[in-house]
Amino acid sequence: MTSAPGSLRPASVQPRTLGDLAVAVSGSVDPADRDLLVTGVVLGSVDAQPGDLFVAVPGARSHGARYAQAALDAGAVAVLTDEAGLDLLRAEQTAVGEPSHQRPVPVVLLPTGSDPQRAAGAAAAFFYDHPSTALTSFGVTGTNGKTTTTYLLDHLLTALGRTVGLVGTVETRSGSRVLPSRLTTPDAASLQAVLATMREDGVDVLAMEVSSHSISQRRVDGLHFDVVGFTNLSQDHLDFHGDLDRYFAAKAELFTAERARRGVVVLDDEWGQRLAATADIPVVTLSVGRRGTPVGDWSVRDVQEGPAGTTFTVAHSDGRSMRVRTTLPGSFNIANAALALVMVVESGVDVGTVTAALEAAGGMSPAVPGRMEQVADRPRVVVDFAHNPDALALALEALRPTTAGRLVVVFGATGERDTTKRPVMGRIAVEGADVVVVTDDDPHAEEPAGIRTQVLDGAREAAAAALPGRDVDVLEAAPRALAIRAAVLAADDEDTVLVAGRGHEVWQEIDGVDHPLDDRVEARAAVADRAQRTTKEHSE
Ligand SMILES: CC(=O)N[C@H]1[C@@H](OP(=O)(O)OP(=O)(O)OC[C@H]2O[C@@H](n3ccc(=O)[nH]c3=O)[C@H](O)[C@@H]2O)O[C@H](CO)[C@@H](O)[C@@H]1O[C@H](C)C(=O)N[C@@H](C)C(=O)N[C@H](CCC(=O)O)C(=O)O
Ligand SMILES: Nc1ncnc2c1ncn2[C@@H]1O[C@H](COP(=O)(O)OP(=O)(O)OP(=O)(O)O)[C@@H](O)[C@H]1O
Repeated sequence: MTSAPGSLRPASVQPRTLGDLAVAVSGSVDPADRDLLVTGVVLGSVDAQPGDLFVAVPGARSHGARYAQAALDAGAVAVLTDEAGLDLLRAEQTAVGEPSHQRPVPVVLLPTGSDPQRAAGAAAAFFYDHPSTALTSFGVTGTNGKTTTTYLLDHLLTALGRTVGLVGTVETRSGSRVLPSRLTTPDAASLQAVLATMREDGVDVLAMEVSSHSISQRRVDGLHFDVVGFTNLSQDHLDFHGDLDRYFAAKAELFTAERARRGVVVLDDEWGQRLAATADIPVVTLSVGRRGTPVGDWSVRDVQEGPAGTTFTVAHSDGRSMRVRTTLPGSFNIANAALALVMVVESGVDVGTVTAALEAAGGMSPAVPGRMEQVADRPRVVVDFAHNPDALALALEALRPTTAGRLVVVFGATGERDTTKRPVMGRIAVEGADVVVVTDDDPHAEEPAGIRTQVLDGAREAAAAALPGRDVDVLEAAPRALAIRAAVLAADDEDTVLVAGRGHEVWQEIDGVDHPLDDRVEARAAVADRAQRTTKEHSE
């Protein structure tokens, strides 16, 4: 998890009265407070600024009203809440012994029976005057590929001369303003502020990742996407959603008239096929050819691997087609690139214009931080974000054909998240690599050794069951920096070391404390150290 400060806000805003904000959420306000002006809307107390309206609604762990005092201390001037929140606020004021002559904090009260989760999006969209309407908006969802596809959209739309704003796991970008992200999809109030910042910066198109959590938690309320895209669905986040059906249902909600105008669905897994059959907005389908899937409206053909990358054709059944090139490795990146292309075409750009723009831009090869990012070449070290079974399998599969020596993988599993994927990832690592180094990811408050044991159980079981002649070394090493170092130092020049799971992340959270850790930095340092040792050995 990235530890990042603040969030993007527009430099100039139109203050709004509490009375008008109350109308926007169908709430009520004391007549004496109706004309109070607020200059921002915020959902997290840590982001509160002077003049803000603090939205205090219940979450999974606590009620936001518990943090109202912190928001007020930071300068918030009013609180929007439900009845439970009002009770908490009043109880707190009594507990701290507010003098009876002091007026209670101004409150916008949500109507009884309303869904408090809707409040932040509705209030912030109204406050910033519905900034999404100034943008053409692309939203990407799916278990894997969201970040990569939004970078591909960004690259393609920029090549088409558009001014692109980006929202996703790695960063939030509006014009020259860039902030590392805390979440893949920010909370509803922060998101509306980001969109208003984009409007102020002259951004005219949005490329955005939409996580399943964000759909369930209504973080994307107040936004109506022009085109949404679905990459794939596989096991992840079961700690939050419970089972795959519910995980799918959360993603499928993006493909409804409330959230989007039209959609593009990759058909390469059963979930994409199910989504295409059930979506209630116009949807076009795309097949890439993984696992013998049905042919979609659009399909990928004539894939040619070469030293300068992969060239392929994305063709429609009506005869339209685009021939493009990418240097991003792995078959999954053909799917991501094809999805970005079709989403742009479905937004109304014709294929000739797209092809010409890409020719001028030299193809579809954006740098995507921490996604199959090669940080050294002897041994080749690749840092990737694969942190679930499907992504890990595909990342290893992508590297195998170009690895002359052994394929080494260093990875761990996240604490306090989906525990069922741990042994599965251990097994997948053994199936795809020759050396498996199990280490730590973000343990959070869980005991790291216990997490490693669960991954190792799956790995050792698979190693024991491996076909004769296929010897896979399964090792345990921690902390993570040491595991990366050990793997790199033990590698031969022709080996590939895949460091998977954390990609661009620069903090490791252990028991509530963020420790600086960047896999790319650790890997480069280890490679430099290894080179020095080799030189020394040769000179002795
Ligand atoms: C499980 C989950 O998604 N939780 C998110 C959710 O928290 P919650 O419902 O538990 O809220 P809570 O902690 O009970 O707090 C209740 C209210 O008090 C407020 N509060 C809370 C604490 C505080 O100090 N001050 C404060 O104002 C919160 O803003 C919230 O409105 O709402 C919070 C406010 O928006 C989020 O910060 C929080 O993200 C947590 C930190 C998180 O780790 N989320 C991850 C799992 C997540 O959302 N991941 C997806 C990507 C998944 C993927 O595809 O890989 C993402 O979009 O990033
Ligand atoms: N289309 C795809 N199908 C399967 N795996 C993919 C795909 N695209 C990328 N991957 C793998 O998944 C990892 C994560 O990719 P990416 O960051 O683009 O996805 P994401 O959906 O944004 O992930 P997250 O939501 O966890 O941030 C990559 O590092 C790569 O290993």
